[in-house]
Amino acid sequence: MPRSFHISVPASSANIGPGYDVLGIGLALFLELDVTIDSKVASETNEDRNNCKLTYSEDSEGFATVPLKSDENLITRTALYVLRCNNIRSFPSGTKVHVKNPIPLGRGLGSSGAAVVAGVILGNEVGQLGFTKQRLLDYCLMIERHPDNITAAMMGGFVGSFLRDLTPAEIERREIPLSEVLPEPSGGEDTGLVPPLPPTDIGRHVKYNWNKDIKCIAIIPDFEVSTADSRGVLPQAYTSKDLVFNLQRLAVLTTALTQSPPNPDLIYPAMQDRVHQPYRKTLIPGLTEILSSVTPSTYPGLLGICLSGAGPTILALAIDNFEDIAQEIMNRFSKKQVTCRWKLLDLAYEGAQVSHT
Ligand SMILES: Nc1ncnc2c1ncn2[C@@H]1O[C@H](COP(=O)(O)OP(=O)(O)O)[C@@H](O)[C@H]1O
Ligand SMILES: N[C@@H](CCOP(=O)(O)O)C(=O)O
Repeated sequence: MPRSFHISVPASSANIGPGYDVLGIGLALFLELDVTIDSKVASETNEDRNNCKLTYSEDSEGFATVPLKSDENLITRTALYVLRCNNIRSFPSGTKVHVKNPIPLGRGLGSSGAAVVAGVILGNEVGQLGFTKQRLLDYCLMIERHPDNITAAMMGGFVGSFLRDLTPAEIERREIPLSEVLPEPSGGEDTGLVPPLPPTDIGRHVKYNWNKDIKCIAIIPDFEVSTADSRGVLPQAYTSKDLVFNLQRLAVLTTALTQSPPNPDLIYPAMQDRVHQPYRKTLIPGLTEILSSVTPSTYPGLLGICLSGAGPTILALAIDNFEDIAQEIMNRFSKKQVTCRWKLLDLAYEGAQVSHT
């Protein structure tokens, strides 16, 4: 009996200033997968060694560059990881996955988080494994190892998350190099090895309220910064002064963003950060001055501004004056020879969804 279903996963913006690796918001910009499984069309899908014919819509971000072999593409490679952990070696014959991706790659809007969440859900659905979202998060966290984007994409809304203390054996399992977790792209034979199963209940999260008047302005430069590179420029240790600076702001920000009316005098300073943004300026031309270029007094309606995820996108939270705020930031970037586009986005309150058709 042919089966078909649809998966949608939101983009996300992580950190929101002081909440490095902790805070995230799901954004209403959705990675979408249309999946059909029909053994009668197996001949069309068995060109791929794992029985999966993968296509992207032409208007997808990354259309020209993303790999289409199932053991090279992040979405299907992740799905294969979930399947193989559960003793299923490949997709059912006749699997077709069509992807529409409006999330810009490598810009700090959680494209890889969304791809990993979509891949884990894809594995769960094709393998009919019946995992809860909480267990699916464990699988995601074996691949993208910071919980902020993954949790926001899976659960939606405004979330805070952490990883529970793991036992030494669990730590060893979770720290296995990614190359040994995800199936290695190769032309060779499947080795039959079962990849490491994720420890249970790794991620803990809470969903905060969000004042729905607050909109997200994403100013997206036309260059990529890989999250790995952007984490690579961060120090190994911090002063207690800088940590206390962030902790104080984090504690205030999570409630300040729920209040009505939102208070810019509280939110703007509470979105300052000393843990990641100052170090990332080496990768993003003009970052420090861009972050101070708009304030609630110069642009009424603005609430706060920060780097989105690992950058280079800038996230401004506002209730008004969206176009002027975006234009000012784009002008600042253009002085550094960087062109940008911008999007006005609401939160994605529900997170990842599957619908059977
Ligand atoms: N929809 C997608 N399909 C395939 N690969 C993707 C997709 N989205 C993201 N990726 C992979 O993730 C990389 C970007 O990840 P990363 O550096 O973490 O940036 P981001 O901030 O966008 O998450 C891309 O270069 C690509 O390899
Ligand atoms: N906390 C992470 C978030 C990375 O987000 P992304 O959208 O850039 O993948 C970090 O700041 O490194």
